[in-house]
Amino acid sequence: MLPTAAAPRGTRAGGVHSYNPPCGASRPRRVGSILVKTGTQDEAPPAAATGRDTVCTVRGLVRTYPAGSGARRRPGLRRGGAAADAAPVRASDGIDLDVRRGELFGILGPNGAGKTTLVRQLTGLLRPDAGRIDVLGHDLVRHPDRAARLIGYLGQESTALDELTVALAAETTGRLRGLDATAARAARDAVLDELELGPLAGRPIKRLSGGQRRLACFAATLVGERPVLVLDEPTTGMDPVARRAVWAAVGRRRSEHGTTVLLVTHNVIEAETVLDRVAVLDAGRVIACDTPAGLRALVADEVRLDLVWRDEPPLDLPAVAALRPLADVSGRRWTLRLPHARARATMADLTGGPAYPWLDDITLAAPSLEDVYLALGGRAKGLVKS
Ligand SMILES: Nc1ncnc2c1ncn2[C@@H]1O[C@H](COP(=O)(O)OP(=O)(O)OP(=O)(O)O)[C@@H](O)[C@H]1O
Repeated sequence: MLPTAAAPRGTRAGGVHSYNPPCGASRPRRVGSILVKTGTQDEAPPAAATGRDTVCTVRGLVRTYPAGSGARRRPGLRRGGAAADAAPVRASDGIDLDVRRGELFGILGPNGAGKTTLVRQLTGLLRPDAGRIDVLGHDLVRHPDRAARLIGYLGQESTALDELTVALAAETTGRLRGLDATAARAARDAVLDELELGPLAGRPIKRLSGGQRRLACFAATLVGERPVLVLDEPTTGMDPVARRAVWAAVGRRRSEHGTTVLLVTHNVIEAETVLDRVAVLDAGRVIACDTPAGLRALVADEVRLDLVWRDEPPLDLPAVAALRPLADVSGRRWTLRLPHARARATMADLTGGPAYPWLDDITLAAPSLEDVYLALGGRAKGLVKS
């Protein structure tokens, strides 16, 4: 079976460029040959003067971890991965963001891009070295204690709740957020019901599977409604049913309460599916910010051609040898990013010529946010795809 996807139509793009825009300004800019759009708020005013529709404003955020301050992480290493810790790490390198009321706003980037560092500053858990954070009119750099009243935060790790049962974790969160006992129990029951967690209500969180634990912690985050939710990879480890339950719950809060959601992810498929806008982070900098469709339009004159060889590719065939220098090779898979006409011609050559029997699969696909990330100069390979 040789699946193909419709090739995208669009505008001029291509090449490798790096860029650090204010995520909120909208005037298109030309970066090399790429015309970059960054949202729709022309010339966003400074934090103190942002309009009522801006819920969260970040300006010039800088955070450097000093040398020897902890487990330094490189792309591909999870937290705690051992690596040399000899140099300081500038994990936020002058970040500007504007997030609007009711938006589902994504922060996308590979491992080590600085996503968690950014949201820990937004939630008052980590102090920036410089810069401003304004959430609903509150200066969270001066008053980090106010973040808990404004933001429901689901971090990557859930150790604080691990000893509690699912029900008690939800109820305790409600109490900590100021609900009285009756209201906390009612909110607990409603959210466990909504996420179909009833059967697990009496189980300690630490005895659940990874996906169940994530869903239980997400449930606790929802109790005692907060106007802003910050969710750091909420669906990691979840099966499709649980993922759908999470997105349905998020959608209900947005439509019923106008909740604003910041989602950290390195899952490009999820980003393209659920987000209104996305800031692409690389090495502590925002390298692009727009709607997923707007970002994909930056590379719309290219398509991705994926070839999977049955065995060793037949490099003695001139058509195959010519492609080799252009390919990103991962095992038996070659990924090529080509202009439309060249991609179509290559496809015809390969499927109609002597290379065909060597091919296991050939796919022509519209560019994804991963292609945008690479085209904009993203240095790490391997934004997660599913
Ligand atoms: N406590 C720490 N001490 C020193 N360096 C750190 C610390 N925490 C993170 N870093 C470094 O800061 C950079 C950004 O890390 P961060 O955890 O914010 O990235 P991330 O985008 O959330 O990555 P992931 O997708 O793996 O969660 C990385 O280079 C990392 O090694």
